[in-house]
Amino acid sequence: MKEFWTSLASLMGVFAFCQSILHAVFPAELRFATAKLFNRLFNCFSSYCYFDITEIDGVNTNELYNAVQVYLSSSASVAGSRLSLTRALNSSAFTFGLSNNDRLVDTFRGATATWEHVVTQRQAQTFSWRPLPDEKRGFTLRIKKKDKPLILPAYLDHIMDTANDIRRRNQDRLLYTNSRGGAMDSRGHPWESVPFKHPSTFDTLAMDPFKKEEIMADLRDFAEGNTFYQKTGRAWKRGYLLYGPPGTGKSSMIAAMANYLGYDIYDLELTEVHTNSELRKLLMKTTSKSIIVIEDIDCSINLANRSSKKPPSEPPSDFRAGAGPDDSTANSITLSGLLNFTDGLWSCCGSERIFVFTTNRIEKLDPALLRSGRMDMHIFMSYCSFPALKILMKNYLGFDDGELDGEEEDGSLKQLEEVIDEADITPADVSEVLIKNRRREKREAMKELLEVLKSRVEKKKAGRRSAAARKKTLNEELEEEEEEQEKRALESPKDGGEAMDTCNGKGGEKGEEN
Ligand SMILES: Nc1ncnc2c1ncn2[C@@H]1O[C@H](COP(=O)(O)OP(=O)(O)OP(=O)(O)O)[C@@H](O)[C@H]1O
Ligand SMILES: [Mg+2]
Repeated sequence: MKEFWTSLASLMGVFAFCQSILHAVFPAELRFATAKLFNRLFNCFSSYCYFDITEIDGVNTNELYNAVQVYLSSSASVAGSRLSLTRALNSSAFTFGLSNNDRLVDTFRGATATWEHVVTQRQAQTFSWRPLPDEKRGFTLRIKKKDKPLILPAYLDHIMDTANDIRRRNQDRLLYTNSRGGAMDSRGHPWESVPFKHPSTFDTLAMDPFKKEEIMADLRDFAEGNTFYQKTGRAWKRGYLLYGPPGTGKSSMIAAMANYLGYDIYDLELTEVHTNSELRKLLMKTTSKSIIVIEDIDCSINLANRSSKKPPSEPPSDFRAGAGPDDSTANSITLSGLLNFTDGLWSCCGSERIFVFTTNRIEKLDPALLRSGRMDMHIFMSYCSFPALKILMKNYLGFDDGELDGEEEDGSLKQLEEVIDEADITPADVSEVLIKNRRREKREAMKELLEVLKSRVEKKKAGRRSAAARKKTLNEELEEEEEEQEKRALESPKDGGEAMDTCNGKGGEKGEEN
């Protein structure tokens, strides 16, 4: 045994000596070229081919890398022996992953695919317009050369589809924000994400059931409309404008849409974006199957800037894609930038995307923003109607359908129906009353709500009365003043006439004539 170790040590010594000779005799370029040549020869004679799927592809994040990670996480949990295990903050699911430089074997249509997770340290920070991460990550796929035409690109499609399914099944929607403005992190993401856990659904959303059904059907049509959009040559996107007073459920509707379709939400804070090109970059970094939201659009951007710059006869230059005068200043985001964002060629850089804008004051928006194709559906979120009220009572007080549709002894439901429209109360305000009274007996809570509604109606009536009274007093005062003026004019007709003439500029002429 001792002899074995001695000979091994001397062998290694010889090897090290040869290596140092090689280094001394051959320059680095030659060594590199030789290694490349060997590599080529090896590839020629090898029966395998290799695909590198890097995390960052040039400047963009490689969507396939993320998909492979999710895809392998499902099989890794079963087959892997050494796995990385992660759980994102507030996430409900654990994610298994291949540890650094570990391998996993997968099969597809009878062919074997070997995946390796390759993580290497970045040597030195090469010149880049943004800092790159310290590690280079990627997957290497190894398949037999003969299997290549058999499984590619179907295998990759299968990976993308499975990854999307897994994401949807995990029910982990993501809510992205651009709190850093348009600046990117080291992995090239301008968006920060948190798991999206909003419990609002179309079941809990209080609004007219017919309108709700119409919106749901529209969303379904959209999500299943891949072939339709392809056939008609339209970009696969749709715009919804939600408008109405504060507290009528616009944000809740967006959450319900995301939960219904299983889409992620990109909550775009427009005030954090400084230029149109930043806006475009943000758009490029959104993924398919997502809802891009701009809340309170009227407050986010000066929407009047477009038409006010040019005389009406001249077409406003902001109409031209990305070539408005404000674009050239490059320091502000303009309406044209926003229109391009939703409707320009860049808006089609992904597919299956929904744009949702919300506003409290639709009349302040530029008509160009509202036209079909940009905002295909305008949804008015109104004050609480009776059908909406019934949904809220089910949500908060635990009523079921039968209880609210059948006969009732005390008639409070009927009374609620009579006053609700006149009360002009938002679902948010109704919710508040119901939350406060949710521990009481259902009928008691209803009565309390009825009292609140009645007192609002009374207040409104009183307000109307006092406004009418104020108007009356104002009219009376005006009339009195007019009478007073007439009286004064009658008392001194000559003075008044001269004064009038002077005002009209005729007094001087008269004087000259005389
Ligand atoms: N239509 C609705 N259905 C169910 N709940 C609602 C509805 N409208 C409001 N609410 C309740 O009121 C709260 C505020 O609603 P939400 O934020 O959706 O209103 P909004 O219209 O977006 O208001 P704002 O214009 O101020 O942003 C929600 O948390 C929700 O509980
Ligand atoms: Mg809102």
